[in-house]
Order: sequence, then structure tokens, then C-alpha cells
Amino acid sequence: MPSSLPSAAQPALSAIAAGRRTRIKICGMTREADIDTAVQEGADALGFVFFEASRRYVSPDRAAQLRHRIPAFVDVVALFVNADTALIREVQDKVAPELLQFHGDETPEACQRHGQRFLRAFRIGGPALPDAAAVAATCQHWEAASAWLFDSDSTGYGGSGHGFDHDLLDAVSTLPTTRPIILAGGLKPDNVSQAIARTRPWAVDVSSGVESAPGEKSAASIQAFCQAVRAADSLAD
Ligand SMILES: O=C(O)c1ccccc1NCC(=O)[C@H](O)[C@H](O)COP(=O)(O)O
Repeated sequence: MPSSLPSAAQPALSAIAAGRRTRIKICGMTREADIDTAVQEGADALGFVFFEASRRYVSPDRAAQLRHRIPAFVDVVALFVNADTALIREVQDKVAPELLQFHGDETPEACQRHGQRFLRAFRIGGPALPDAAAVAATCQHWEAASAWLFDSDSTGYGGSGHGFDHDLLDAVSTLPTTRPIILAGGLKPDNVSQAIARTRPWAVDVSSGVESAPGEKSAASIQAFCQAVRAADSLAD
């Protein structure tokens, strides 16, 4: 039974544990062709980065255009880094994301005031969250999140292409209340299978590892990544 699921959900989801399917989020989408490829290869969620310092930044208007390429049952994730309420409201109005993702230093109260389900990203392995105990202690304040996204700690907040020591997640599953785990940070087609085997996450999240250049996804890499995730799931059955 996946230990990264909330205890209330575990009995309901244990029935699919045997046919586990690791969800896939591909972040930093900026082009129509990349969206088409990700949807075709079975991505479950696509992320738009509304952080102007990112090389994958898209404006709310551009994201609204791109969103029309995304069919039902593929979630749109709007990613923010310490954004003001006006930007978040504009994105909600123009893009209508299914999920918000907070990747900065936002407080639980700040994340909950937008009336939507949200992903809390934790940047771990750096001075702020250096060890497994610190990670677990921090997570305890975030039961309101729909999932916990664990990423490497980077000066640019995210999308670094760098990984982190997955042992740092070991204490999370021992918490009295957990949330589904999304594993991010430096994942690629040639390392995602091992990462899934080690951490058994609810989902994996990737940006750099499927790119030919920042913001420009590689169709071949997206296909290889999704196939590697499926192969990892079949090995776990
Ligand atoms: O993708 C970015 O450019 C980015 C910039 C600032 C904050 C977060 C950002 N991305 C968030 C994501 O969810 C990425 O997919 C995650 O950090 C993993 O990125 P990568 O290591 O490149 O796969």
C-alpha cells in the first residue's frame, strides 16, 4: 500500500496499489507542439510558470492561449513564486487552472486564501531543509495541501535540473498525516525508474530533463520519460 497517501485515502486506493500508475506532471510548458506531445504521451498534468525570472515564464494571456490545447482530464497547474494576489487572480480568471503550485516562501495561510486546491513545493537538501527530520517537521504544517512536491534546493527556486538525496524523504511517510508525494528535481528518462523504485511517489514532475533548451521540450525526451515511468510501474506490479 503506497505509504505516501493520506491515511483516509489509503483503504480506497489500496485496491489500485497492484496496478499502480505513477502520475506524470511536465512543467514549464511554453509551446503548443510540446503540449500536444505531452498529452499524446499520457501526461496527467501540465505546468505553466508565472515567475518572470524563469526562462520558462509565460504571461497569463499566453497561458490562456496554450490552455486551449489541453483536453479534459489533463490538469493545468499554475506555478507561482511569492506572487501577489493580483497575479494569482488574473491567472485564475484567464487560465482557470485545476491546481495552484506554490514554489516560493508562501505561508500556509497565504496558500489557502485562493479557494483552490494547491501543491506545496518544498526545496530540500539546502540549508533551510538539510535533513530528513527537518523535512518531516516542515511537512506537518502543510496538511491543507493536495500534495507535497519535493524538489531540489536551488537559487532560482526551481527548474534547476538538479536532483537531491531521496533519503531525505524517509521520515515523511512516518508522519501521522501525509499527503501524496510528487517527486521532482533533476528527473530524466534515464533516472526516473530508479527514483520511482526508491521513493514510490504518487507522481513525478519534470522540466529540464525533457528539454532541448529552457522552455523548449523535446518530443523524444517526453516520450522516453513517460515510457520509463510506465516501465517502472510495470516492474512494481
Ligand atoms: O521551471 C522553472 O523554471 C521554475 C522556476 C521557478 C520555480 C519553479 C520552477 N519549476 C517548478 C517545477 O515544478 C519543476 O518541474 C521542478 O522544479 C523540477 O524541475 P527540473 O529539475 O528542471 O526537472
